[in-house]
Amino acid sequence: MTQTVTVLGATGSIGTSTLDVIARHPERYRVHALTAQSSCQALLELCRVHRPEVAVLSGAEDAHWLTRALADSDLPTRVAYGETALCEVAAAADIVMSAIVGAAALTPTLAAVRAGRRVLLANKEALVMSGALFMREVAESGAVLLPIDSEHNAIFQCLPHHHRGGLSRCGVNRLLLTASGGPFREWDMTRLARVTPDQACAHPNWSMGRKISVDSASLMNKGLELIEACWLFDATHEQVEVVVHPQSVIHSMAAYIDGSVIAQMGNPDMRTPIAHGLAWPERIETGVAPLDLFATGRLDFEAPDVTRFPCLRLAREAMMIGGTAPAALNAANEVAVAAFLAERIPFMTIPIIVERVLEQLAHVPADSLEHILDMDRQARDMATVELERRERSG
Ligand SMILES: NC(=O)C1=CN([C@@H]2O[C@H](COP(=O)(O)OP(=O)(O)OC[C@H]3O[C@@H](n4cnc5c(N)ncnc54)[C@H](OP(=O)(O)O)[C@@H]3O)[C@@H](O)[C@H]2O)C=CC1
Ligand SMILES: CC(=O)[C@@H](O)[C@H](O)COP(=O)(O)O
Ligand SMILES: [Mn+2]
Repeated sequence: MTQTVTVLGATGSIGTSTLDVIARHPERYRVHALTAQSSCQALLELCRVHRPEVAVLSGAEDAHWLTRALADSDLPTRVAYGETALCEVAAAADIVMSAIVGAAALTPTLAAVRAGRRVLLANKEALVMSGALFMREVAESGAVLLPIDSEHNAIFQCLPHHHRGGLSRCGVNRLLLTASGGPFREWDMTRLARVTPDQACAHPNWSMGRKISVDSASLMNKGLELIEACWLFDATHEQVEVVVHPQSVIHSMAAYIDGSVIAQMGNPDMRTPIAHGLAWPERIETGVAPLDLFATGRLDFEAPDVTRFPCLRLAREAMMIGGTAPAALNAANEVAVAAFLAERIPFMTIPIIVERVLEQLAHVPADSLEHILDMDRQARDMATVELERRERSG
């Protein structure tokens, strides 16, 4: 039977890879809705190819432009805009790909969870912000949550099917979360102080959106992923070890109490975890080239350096503080990364702003969405104040 799919963040890197996989299997999947923030032209092109029932944009003006453009092309897609519309399309399809970047994904992803859908979680910021609440909602609604972030999808594949309820119940004592080390893995502090946004976005192995690319370069991506792994697999932060593996061929590993270490490998192409999430527990073809181990040649491993890359340490500390601290970490990081991409602050100021915000805010239990969103706002305001203070003082 054909399943309907909503792609939240359809115009992005994950969104377009998802649509590539879906288009290979028209007998299995039909697109219900595609969403974007403001990329109207790109969304129009996707509507021409994938013919969704609904297209959603953030603003009214963009939505009016798209409505006219679709009518001119004789396309029947209905257009809507705003967060309520995002939540409606998230709740309405059998499968929902959560691929909006940042905290904006939280509310629509929770709408998909509450509707009990199959939720393919590429976005990591939502789970970092709301971990306990998010996982409780998954358990209560019966939603099927499948991790798409490559490392978490790899770990999911390395664990037994029935791993819910804690790692120790399935004989696992450690998760080995691999990190490429990013484009600056071997750079010293002097060079790190002068990096440009384009250098930070030139990831050695993956082609991704600009925000996650900067996070990879600062190792904040690995910090967010550490928190993500704790919630997805019911692990303590001590059970998650970050291993730098520059080739990004091993996507992560699970270590068992009998000494076995199971790894998931493949070329760095997000269509593999996306297809795994779409078809699980079945497997479908993706167009990803077979892994050529002779071309890969070698697999290297090293420990992360938290002196040059303090974001990883800050994320671990936020997880240890608990409550709303990860939401504050995420919000401050989003503000700082946007400022770096706009060339308002140097790369190494990102962790300084995040640390200031984490230190100054009083963290409370993250037991309601209200508390989490309130902390998100407070941390953004504080990060903005810190940013402006630094700009004024030159
Ligand atoms: N790219 C990758 O390989 C991986 C990504 N992820 C995670 O997946 C998520 C998406 O990443 P990626 O695809 O790289 O990001 P992109 O920047 O490429 O795409 C982001 C998508 O979200 C939309 N969007 C942005 N802001 C908003 C908003 N405020 N409201 C509604 N829609 C919005 C964008 O629309 P518009 O085009 O209009 O701006 C676009 O469709 C991130 O959370 C990332 O961490 C995880 C693992 C791998
Ligand atoms: C593809 C993916 O999952 C990214 O999150 C990737 O992990 C980024 O690479 P880093 O290991 O450099 O953060
Ligand atoms: Mn990842």
